[in-house]
Amino acid sequence: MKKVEAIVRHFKLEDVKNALTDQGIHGMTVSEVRGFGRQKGHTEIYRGTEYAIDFVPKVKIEVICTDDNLETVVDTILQTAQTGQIGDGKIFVTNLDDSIRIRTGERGEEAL
Ligand SMILES: Nc1ncnc2c1ncn2[C@@H]1O[C@H](COP(=O)(O)OP(=O)(O)OP(=O)(O)O)[C@@H](O)[C@H]1O
Ligand SMILES: [Mg+2]
Repeated sequence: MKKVEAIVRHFKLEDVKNALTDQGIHGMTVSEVRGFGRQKGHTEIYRGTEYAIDFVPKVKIEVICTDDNLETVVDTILQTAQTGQIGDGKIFVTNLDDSIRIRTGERGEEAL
């Protein structure tokens, strides 16, 4: 299993969610995050406001998927979240050891 963490623009969240569910992904976690990339020290537009970058608000989407689904998940996020402008975000992928559905005790891919 893999953990995909995608940090994207807020206005892209709904599109990314819909595209992922269309691909059969039926679980995700979303959180509000703040951070910066390589434009540190410059400015970035967020919801019409120009921020002097220290920490710019973004949304983080976490999806745990099978190894087989990894490229689908990454491609879907990439195609949906990209505007081509600086600040589109990042996707990070890590290996995930286990997953457990608390209600049933199922483990691994059964628990996704
Ligand atoms: N190396 C990193 N480690 C952790 N979080 C990061 C890293 N780079 C970017 N982020 C997170 O991703 C968000 C979006 O980054 P951003 O899209 O600005 O990346 P970038 O590398 O500056 O690319 P771009 O040149 O397209 O802006 C940041 O606000 C931060 O939350
Ligand atoms: Mg940037």
